Amino acid sequence: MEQRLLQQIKQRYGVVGNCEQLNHALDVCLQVAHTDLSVLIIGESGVGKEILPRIIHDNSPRKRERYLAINCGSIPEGTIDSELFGHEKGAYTGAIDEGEGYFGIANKGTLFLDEVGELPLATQARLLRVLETGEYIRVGGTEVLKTDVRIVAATNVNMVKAVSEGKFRQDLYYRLNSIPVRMPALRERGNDILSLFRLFALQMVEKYKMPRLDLTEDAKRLLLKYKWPGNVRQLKNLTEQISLLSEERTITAETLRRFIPEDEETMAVASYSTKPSGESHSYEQERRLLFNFLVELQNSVQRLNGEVQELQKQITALGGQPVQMSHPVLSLPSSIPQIETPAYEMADSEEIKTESNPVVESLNVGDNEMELLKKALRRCGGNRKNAAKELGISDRTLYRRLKQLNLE
Ligand SMILES: Nc1ncnc2c1ncn2[C@@H]1O[C@H](COP(=O)(O)OP(=O)(O)OP(=O)(O)O)[C@@H](O)[C@H]1O
Repeated sequence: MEQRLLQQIKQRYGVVGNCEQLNHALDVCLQVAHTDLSVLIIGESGVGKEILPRIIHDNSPRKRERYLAINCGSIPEGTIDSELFGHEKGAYTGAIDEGEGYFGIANKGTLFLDEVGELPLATQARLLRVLETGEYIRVGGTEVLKTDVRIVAATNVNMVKAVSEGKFRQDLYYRLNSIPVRMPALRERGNDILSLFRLFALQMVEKYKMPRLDLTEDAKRLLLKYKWPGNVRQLKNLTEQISLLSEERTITAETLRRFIPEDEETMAVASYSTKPSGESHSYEQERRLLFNFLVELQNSVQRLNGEVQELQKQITALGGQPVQMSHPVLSLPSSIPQIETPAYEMADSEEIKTESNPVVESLNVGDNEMELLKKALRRCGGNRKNAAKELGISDRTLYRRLKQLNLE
């Protein structure tokens, strides 16, 4: 591909970097854009996969038609078929009208299926059919409908492994993988890391009118050698944090170390993520969640006890007889008279409360859940897949909770 054209595309879409693997990925996308072939973009979370389907669509004969980007991982399993393929009126409780579905809406255009590896097997079967024949049936319907949609899919899971484990249909994988495009991890991009740092630092200058950040040589070396588990997304977050929180404007390796996890910790995160689920770490997370739940339960019981006592007082004041509780349902279970902070909570928590002030910490399950999600995301450099593993929950649950808590 002509260098000039490649540079034009990068400028138009704000893509920074010039390493060979990135150029190759862009090159392949531009070469196949004018065809109807399915493209499968693979790459770790946060490498910048999202821009490629847009580039493909805008450079294809479909560019004046609809472009829809769907995150398959964030749609609940119960509604995904209806969202993708539409539904008939009354197909399920709450389906008061018929719905068209993305395959109908995007007819003649391009559909970007992000996190395609998260699709349930039943949906995979429907998807295969529409890819092979252009035909689909709405949920609850019988009529065979036609559509002409170009599919670009993306995934950060190892699809070969997903196929071998029976989580992803082999025939669908081959069908989607007509043109594979690999987005390189940030740690493979050499000096692009520094260019991206400059880009994000400059964006902060424009956004908040702050003086620009500069890097010392040792800081540059650290950025180049760091493993970046959260890839470009992590670098962007890190640059924004440093821009806002650091008083120094010339950033040294020492300052950087305050913001990025130590190399050892990155390795630790990587090794957690390769553990099969159900090992001691997720067990620890379960204990953590259980602990929060028990604390909340204890709080509720105490609150209810207070309310009952208040009611008893009012009944007595009105001249009535206090109600005798036949079952001590509102007394605290003796097994959890006092819930202590578990040792693992103490170990890595900056929010440890002193003994003289043990109740400053919010005991609200919602607050604690939000903190846990944030902590896991921070620890995994924004990598949602690894964060979900750390939390011992599915990706889908994490996406849904992030959405519900406005933490996206
Ligand atoms: N080469 C690049 N130049 C400028 N910004 C980039 C580049 N690559 C990624 N980004 C930015 O990094 C962030 C993460 O990118 P994106 O959401 O596309 O990652 P992803 O690979 O789709 O991640 P996930 O698999 O988690 O969805 C975005 O804010 C994006 O704009």
